[in-house]
Amino acid sequence: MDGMQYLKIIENGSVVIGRDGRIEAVGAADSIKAVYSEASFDKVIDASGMCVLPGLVDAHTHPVWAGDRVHEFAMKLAGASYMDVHRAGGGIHFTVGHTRAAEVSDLVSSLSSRLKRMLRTGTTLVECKSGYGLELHTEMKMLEVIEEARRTLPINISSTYCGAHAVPKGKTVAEATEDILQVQLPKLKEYMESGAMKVNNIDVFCEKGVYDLTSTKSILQAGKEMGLNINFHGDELHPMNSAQLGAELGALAISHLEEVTDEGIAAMAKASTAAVLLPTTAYILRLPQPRARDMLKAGIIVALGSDFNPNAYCCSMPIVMHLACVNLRMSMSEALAAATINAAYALGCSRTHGSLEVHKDGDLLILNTTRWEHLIYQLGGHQELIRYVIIKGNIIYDNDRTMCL
Ligand SMILES: N=CN[C@@H](CCC(=O)O)C(=O)O
Ligand SMILES: [Zn+2]
Repeated sequence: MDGMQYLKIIENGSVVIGRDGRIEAVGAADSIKAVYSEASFDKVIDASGMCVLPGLVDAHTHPVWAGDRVHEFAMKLAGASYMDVHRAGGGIHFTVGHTRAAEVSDLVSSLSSRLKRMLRTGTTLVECKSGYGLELHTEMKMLEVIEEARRTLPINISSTYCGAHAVPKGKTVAEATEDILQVQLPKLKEYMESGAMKVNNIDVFCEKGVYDLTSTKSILQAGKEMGLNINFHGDELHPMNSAQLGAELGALAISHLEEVTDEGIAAMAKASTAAVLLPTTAYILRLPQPRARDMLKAGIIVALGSDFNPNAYCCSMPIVMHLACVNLRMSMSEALAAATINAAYALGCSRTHGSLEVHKDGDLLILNTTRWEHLIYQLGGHQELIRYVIIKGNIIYDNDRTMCL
């Protein structure tokens, strides 16, 4: 969209964050200084010669799992496709085996180090999916692990039930769908109603050989009736008409979309369904690149995600933005909007996150550079460029002192 080309940049600006963690003022330093001349602050950061950005929002990750898949990376480099590996019992199935067997404490500890890594790369709000259990016990275990991270880490989390990430071994699509509708979702509803769990979104991998359009529809509809936002994987490896289905169901977002059709793009634009594009996956799997330019032209709200998972091992939204610019042909302004305000929209959080505006959460980055574009331009340079990561007004990471994380 045109607006994504025009970021509002304030030269010599200041931001004031209140004790409630919300932004109280943002604007020219001179006028803020005048208004707050009598005020006392708990902490003042002199960001002269630096640059302040909204915290980054990662709209799609699978960060709870055990067992890496480095061996499959080698197979894929040698020519195996994602679905070749999946059909041979690897891929998601490999991770499901290890995650089912894993102790909660191990999953909490690996999730926590992954989320800290994301924080250090500037992510302050992240979507986290379940989906490596594919049965009641492990799906709930994964969601509880995400809840634990929410309780103990400062990073903001939007959580997603993704019990339909693959059809479990030994079950047909119909049997797996029935299990989700009759067993898993009712239990999840019970946990949500009792306050034991706060889940935000429902996801299905709508793909040939995984969940077809009919089963996807029934699962997403059931989730929506429970108050979950529809946010699912669609049109990744084959054109499935997932985009049209999502638009019809009022989906908040659809991810991947490498194979979306023109009709799908038009339907998503009309329904204000965000497209969460995942440049790391298209890059690693050598897929056709998602049609970001066509989507932007049609008026779709384009967001970005890292898709962190054992297939696409990348935690860094600055790298994702770089790939979005080079491979998806987005401008740097578009990529930043897609990794902040639009990603917040895809998670239903754009009223509180995604930009530096009064009343929003005081989540921001301070960069060791006067030009924000360096964060995208310097591939991998975020390690030195990000000086502070701040969430709700608290310094969570100080790169000079490597404090906290
Ligand atoms: N495509 C489906 N799900 C993930 C991959 C998960 C996995 O391979 O473990 C994705 O978004 O890329
Ligand atoms: Zn995914």
